[in-house]
Amino acid sequence: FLTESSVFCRAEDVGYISPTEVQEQSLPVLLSGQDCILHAQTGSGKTLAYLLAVFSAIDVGRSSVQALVIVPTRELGIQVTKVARLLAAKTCNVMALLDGGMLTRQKSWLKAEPPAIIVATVASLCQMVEKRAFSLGSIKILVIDEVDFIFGSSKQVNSLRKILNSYTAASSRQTIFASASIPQHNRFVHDCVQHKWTKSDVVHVHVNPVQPMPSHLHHTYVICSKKERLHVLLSLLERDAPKSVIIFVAQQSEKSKRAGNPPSSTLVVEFLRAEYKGTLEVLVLEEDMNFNARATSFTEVKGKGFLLVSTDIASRGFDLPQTSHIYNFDLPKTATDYLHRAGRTGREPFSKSECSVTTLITEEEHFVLQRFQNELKFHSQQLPLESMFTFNL
Ligand SMILES: Nc1ncnc2c1ncn2[C@@H]1O[C@H](COP(=O)(O)OP(=O)(O)OP(=O)(O)O)[C@@H](O)[C@H]1O
Repeated sequence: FLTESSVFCRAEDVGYISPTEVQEQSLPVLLSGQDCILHAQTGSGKTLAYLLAVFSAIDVGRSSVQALVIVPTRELGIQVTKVARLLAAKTCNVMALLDGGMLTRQKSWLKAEPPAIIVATVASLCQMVEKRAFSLGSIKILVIDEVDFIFGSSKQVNSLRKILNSYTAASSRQTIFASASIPQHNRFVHDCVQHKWTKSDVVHVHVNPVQPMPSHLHHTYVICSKKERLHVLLSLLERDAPKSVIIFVAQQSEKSKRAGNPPSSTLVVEFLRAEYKGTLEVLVLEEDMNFNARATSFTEVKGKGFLLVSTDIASRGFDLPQTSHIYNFDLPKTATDYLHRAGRTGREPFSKSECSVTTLITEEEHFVLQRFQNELKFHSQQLPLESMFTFNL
């Protein structure tokens, strides 16, 4: 087992010198082995907090699967696996069981040499458990990241319940749930105990409960017609000269697909590839892409300036700290979606530099944005439409 101090040394070796607020508040609970609901702003450092708990719970000398980290998407899984491998520094194996992965090959690896830590998407994990590729009998710690998203996903929730209640039992493991948004959190804590997802003494670590939105984000909006949106977006990019950008678009509805319309992502990408004269590379990421194309976009986005056009698939957990600007080309569906999209910027914990989030809305959508502002307690400043067109017309 790693002692508490060796867990911290390992974090320091990787470059995490002082703890963030959520780490400071949660680590005493997490390292004591108690169940915990880790509830803190986007970009606040929840991943390192729960991974340190994982490393303190497992016995690196044992050849069995002892820790499971469940994530909602393949991309988030790749990211978490990378941090876990850095912390592991070859003392133990970390395996990623993710949608779109090579599960057949991984099945034999699992049998031959069970890794101490598995980072998995719900579907891939269940597939492996059902194929009896490995046993969950030695699980000591279970982490569910973006827990509200997985519980809210009709595709994932039933399998998640199996993982929580049938494959493993709360009484014999430490359970950690993490997210920046846990709607009706008191109810959720109650449900955790009631449904035996956690033990009854689960601790809710809630950092900044009165301010869910990170304070160094600057929010603006432009009211324009749907026809003007692409040109407004281009003007904003010219005006802001961002370092790296995520442009969020809505996922195409089935009705729009049937009508043969192009999705927002295609409209934006084609327009920018033709009109944008800046240096950032235009990339796209959306659920409907095959996993190889998704992997290419995700890899290309790392390490250089990018202009990523994405559906909400990039809104949960994506950690690209160089992202300076977020544009909501399509209004998010809910306040929670706004919070997670906005949280893809301003992710350097000790930096005070202001990052910006700009939303393009029609006159009719204005009240929806106001609702998000009231719910998430942030202020958004209007940018006059006239000021946009001095740039590119
Ligand atoms: N103690 C630390 N010192 C310096 N940087 C840190 C520290 N802890 C975390 N970070 C960095 O902060 C960034 C955000 O951390 P992380 O991805 O864990 O946020 P999060 O709370 O999980 O956010 P989200 O809710 O959006 O998923 C990462 O780039 C991470 O490397």
